[in-house]
Amino acid sequence: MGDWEEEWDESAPVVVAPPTYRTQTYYQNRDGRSSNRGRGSRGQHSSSNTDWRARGDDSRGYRQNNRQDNNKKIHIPSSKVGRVIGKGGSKIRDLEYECEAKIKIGDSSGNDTDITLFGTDAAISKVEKMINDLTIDRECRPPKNNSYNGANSSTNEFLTVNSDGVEVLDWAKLNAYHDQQQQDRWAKLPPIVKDFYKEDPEVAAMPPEEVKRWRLANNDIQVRRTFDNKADLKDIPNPVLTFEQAFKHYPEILDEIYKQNFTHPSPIQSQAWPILLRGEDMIGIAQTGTGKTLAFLLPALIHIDGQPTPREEREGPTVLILAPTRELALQIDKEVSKYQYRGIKSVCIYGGGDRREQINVVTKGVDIVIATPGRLNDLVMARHLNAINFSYIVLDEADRMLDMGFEPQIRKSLFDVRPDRQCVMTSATWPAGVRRLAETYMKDPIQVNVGSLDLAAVHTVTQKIMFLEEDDKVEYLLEFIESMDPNDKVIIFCGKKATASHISSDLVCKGIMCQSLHGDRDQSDREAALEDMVEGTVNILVATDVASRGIDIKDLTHVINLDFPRHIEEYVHRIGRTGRAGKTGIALSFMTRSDWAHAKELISILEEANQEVPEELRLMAERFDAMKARRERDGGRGGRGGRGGGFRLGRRDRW
Ligand SMILES: Nc1ncnc2c1ncn2[C@@H]1O[C@H](COP(=O)(O)OP(=O)(O)OP(=O)(O)O)[C@@H](O)[C@H]1O
Repeated sequence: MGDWEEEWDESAPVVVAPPTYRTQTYYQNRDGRSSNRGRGSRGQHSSSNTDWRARGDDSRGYRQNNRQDNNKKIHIPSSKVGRVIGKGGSKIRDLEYECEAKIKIGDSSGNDTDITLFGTDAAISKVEKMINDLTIDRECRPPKNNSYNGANSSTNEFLTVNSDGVEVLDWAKLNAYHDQQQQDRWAKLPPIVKDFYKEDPEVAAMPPEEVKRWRLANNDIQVRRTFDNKADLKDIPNPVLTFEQAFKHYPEILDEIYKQNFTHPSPIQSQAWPILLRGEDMIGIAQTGTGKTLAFLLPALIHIDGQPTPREEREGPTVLILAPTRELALQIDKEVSKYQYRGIKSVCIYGGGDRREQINVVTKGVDIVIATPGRLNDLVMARHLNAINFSYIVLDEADRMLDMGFEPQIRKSLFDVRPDRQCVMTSATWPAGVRRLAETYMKDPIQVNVGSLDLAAVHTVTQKIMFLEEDDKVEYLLEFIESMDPNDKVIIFCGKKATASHISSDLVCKGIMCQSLHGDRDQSDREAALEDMVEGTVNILVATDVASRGIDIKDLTHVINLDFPRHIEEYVHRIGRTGRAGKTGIALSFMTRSDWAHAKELISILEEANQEVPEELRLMAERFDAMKARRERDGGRGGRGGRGGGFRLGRRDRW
C-alpha cells in the first residue's frame, strides 16, 4: 500500500509484538510455527529472533520492579499463537494491559510454542486463563436450550451429513442462527429518533419553480432518490437559504455558526440540512472545499442530543465518521471541536496514533468517533469499541476509502451496527464500489449532486499547466518559490514519498523553510507539519497524496503539482486544497511527456471550469490518441506502463 493508512491484511504475516513493542514481522509458516525470517517493520531495525530473547528480560524494557513479580512458563499449540498475538499485536497488548502482566512469546518446538508470563501471581493466573480461553477449541455446540428451533436439543443442530456420509457444518443453519441472534440483540436496543426537522414556513412555501431556479443557480444541484428514479421529487425537502431557516429551533447551534462569521449556507449545506435533519439517508457528491463536513456535522450534533436514551446510559458512541486518511480524520476532528454543543465529546482514532490513549478515551465514553477504517476495525474486533449503538454513520470520501481497499474493514466494523441507523456518504465521484456500499448501508437514500457528476474542479481555482522535462522541474519550482509573496501559502504535491522527502530536504538545505507530509514520517511529525502550515509557521508544505483530500488549510493560495497525479481524480482533489470556502486560488501543474495519458481528461476539466486550454495540451492528447491507434493497429502490443498505468513511450512512439 502507498502512503495511506497502513492496514492489516488478513493474509499478512503474523506480527509478534515482543515486550519492547518493537514490531518484528514473523512469517507463520505452514505448520503454524513462527519464525522471524521477515523484515522488520518499516522504520524499525529488524533483529533476529534470538536477539531480544538473548538479551534477557531486563533489556526488553520489562523490569521486574516488584518483588512479588515472578514468571511462569506455559505451552500452547503453535497454530494458536496468532490468537494470542492478534492483528498487529493488538491482542497481546490488550492481554498485557488488562492483566498488568508481560507476555513473552518463546521458541516453538514441535507443535508447541513456549510462552513466559511475567507479573504478580494474580496477574499471571489471570493472563493464563485468558490465553487458555483464547486457544481452547470450542466445538460449534448449540446453546444449552437451543431456543433457535424452539426445542431443547442435546445433539449439535448445526452438524449435518453430506452426500459422502461425512458429518459437516450446516452453514445455512449456522448463519440463520447467527442472524437470529443478531436480530435479538438489535431488538433489545433502545429506540432512536431521527426526525428533528421543523420546516420553516418560508421554505415550505417556496414554489417548485423557485426551488428549481435556485438549484440551477447554485452549481446546478441535482436531487433524486438514488435507487428509485420514479420517485416524485416532491418528497424531497426544499433547500434552506439561511442558517436561521435550518436551525432557528436550535439557537445554540446558530450561536456556534455565528462564531464562524459565515454569511450563508453553502449549496450542499442548503440542500443537505433539511434532508439529514429529517432523518433521511443521504449521498452528497460535491466539489472540494464546499462545506461537506458541516453539512453532516450539525445534524449529527442535534441527532446525538435528541435521542431518548440519556447519553450516559447508551451502550456506546452515537455517531461514527469514517475518513480515508489520518489527516482527514484529524481535520474533521478539528472541525468538530470548533462547535461546542451540550458537552458532546468526540475522539479521533487512527493508525499511528496512541492506541492505548484512544482506547482509554473510548472506554471513558464519547459521543462521536472519527476514525480511519483500519484502527476502527482493530478496536471493534478487540471489543474496545461497541459499534452496535451507532445510530448516525458518515462515510466521508467513500470513493477514496474504496480505492484504498478499505471495504473489508468497513464491512467488518459496521457488521454489528443497528439496522435502523441513519447513514450519510460523501464522495467526489460515483463509481460502482460506492454504489455497492450505498446499497448495503443505506435505506432509500436521497442523492444530492452539487455540480455535474462528471469530474469537475472547483471554479474558484485558476489552473495553469507548464510543459517541461523531468530534469527541469526543480529549477522551475525554485523560480516559483522565489516569486512567492510573503502571504502566499503553497502545497507542493510529489508523486512519491522519496521525492517529497528529497525536495523538502533540498529546500531546507537552500535555506527555504518548509515542512513535509508523507507516509514515511511518523504520525506526530505529520501532525506537526500540518499544524505548522495551518498556524503559518511555514508557508511551504511538500506532500504526497496523503494530503490530497479533505485537508483544509485556510488561506492556501497555491497548489503545485510537481509530479502530475497518477489518477485524474487526485488532480481535482489536490487543486481543491486551494480556492476553498469561496476564496480563489492558483494551481500550477508541471507536465512531462510521460503524463500524456492524462491530457484528454485534463482538457475536459479545464474546459468545464472555463480555463484556458494550452495548445500543447491538445497536441499531447492528439499524440496520445495517435499512439493508441497505432498500437491497436499493431495488434494491441504493449500494455500498462508508465506511472499510474499510463502508456510508456515506446521506441517507435513519435513524441
Ligand atoms: N457556509 C459556509 N460559509 C463559509 N465557509 C464555510 C461554510 N461551511 C464551511 N465552511 C468552511 O469551508 C472550508 C471547507 O469546508 P470542508 O472542509 O467541510 O469542505 P469539504 O467540501 O469537506 O472539502 P473536501 O472535499 O476538500 O473535504 C472549511 O474551512 C469550513 O470551515
